[in-house]
Amino acid sequence: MMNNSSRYLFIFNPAADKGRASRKAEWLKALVADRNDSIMATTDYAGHAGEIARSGIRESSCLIACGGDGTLHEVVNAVAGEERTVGILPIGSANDFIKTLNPRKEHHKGIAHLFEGTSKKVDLGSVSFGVANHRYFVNSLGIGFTGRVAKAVKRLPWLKGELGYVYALFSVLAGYSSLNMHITITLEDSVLELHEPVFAFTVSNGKIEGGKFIISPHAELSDGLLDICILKDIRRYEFFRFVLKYLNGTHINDPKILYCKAKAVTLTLMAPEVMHMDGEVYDNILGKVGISVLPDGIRLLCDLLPEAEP
Ligand SMILES: Nc1ncnc2c1ncn2[C@@H]1O[C@H](COP(=O)(O)OP(=O)(O)OP(=O)(O)O)[C@@H](O)[C@H]1O
Repeated sequence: MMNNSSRYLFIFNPAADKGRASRKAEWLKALVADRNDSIMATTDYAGHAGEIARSGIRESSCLIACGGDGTLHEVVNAVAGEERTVGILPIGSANDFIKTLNPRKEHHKGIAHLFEGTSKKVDLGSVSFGVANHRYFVNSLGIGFTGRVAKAVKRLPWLKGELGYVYALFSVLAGYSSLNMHITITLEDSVLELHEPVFAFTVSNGKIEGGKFIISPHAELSDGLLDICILKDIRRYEFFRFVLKYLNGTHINDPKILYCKAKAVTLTLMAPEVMHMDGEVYDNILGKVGISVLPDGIRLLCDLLPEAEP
């Protein structure tokens, strides 16, 4: 007889990894069926992972997002504020968030590690926008350039991971120029105001975006702060130099970059723009966007740390 209070709900997105995740359906179904504490539900459409998570919350102590960062984004938004744990089975194309959560790059073959690891609370980005919209992000948020890149990535039918991201990045770059933004950053002990054209605006909880770009090298998941990375107005051709720097995180020392840790940031957009959160696209964003940190906003399953050396 299954114990409802310890049930694991696996939420499987077959559309992840440009549909390639669907090939793992039978594999996962068999692994879950082997356990008497777990069940699996498969999404039928975008947004369904969040609906499944919300309706399964009462019977599940742990909800496992089986997909990429978009699936995790939906599950986190459904679970935030509830005493539940979220796990990640990274079968999407980029799976950026888990690279900060479990940086040791261990490749787990099955699902056993999800029952043997530990858990920890991590911060969330809390975002208010439009008339009365509110969402959380767990990895990163971008407005303008990276928002448009995320939208272009979604449109690519088959290119995946870093390759898809780089292709989308250059296709957006071709028709892009800096955007006028009014930004107010609440630092730990002061406030910073910017009113100028900005090429790229990112707020991060995790370190990595777009597969391999270390946009926020100093990001910590549980420091109660968000990392802000702003690329100021540059000419389009100069961006190539930054692409190389983003790959190893050295861009933060460049005079064209503003990089800092903040408690909150407010941004006002003068024209409709694209925003992404965890790679999910929010289009036609206009006016004020308020971003703050929700310290320890969610509990996540993570790998056990290695034994300390004697
Ligand atoms: N059954 C479904 N049919 C179509 N789209 C779906 C379905 N279930 C979920 N989605 C959508 O699939 C999209 C992609 O999912 P996800 O981001 O998890 O994978 P990914 O893009 O491969 O991973 P990553 O963002 O890490 O690169 C999300 O926008 C999600 O809302």
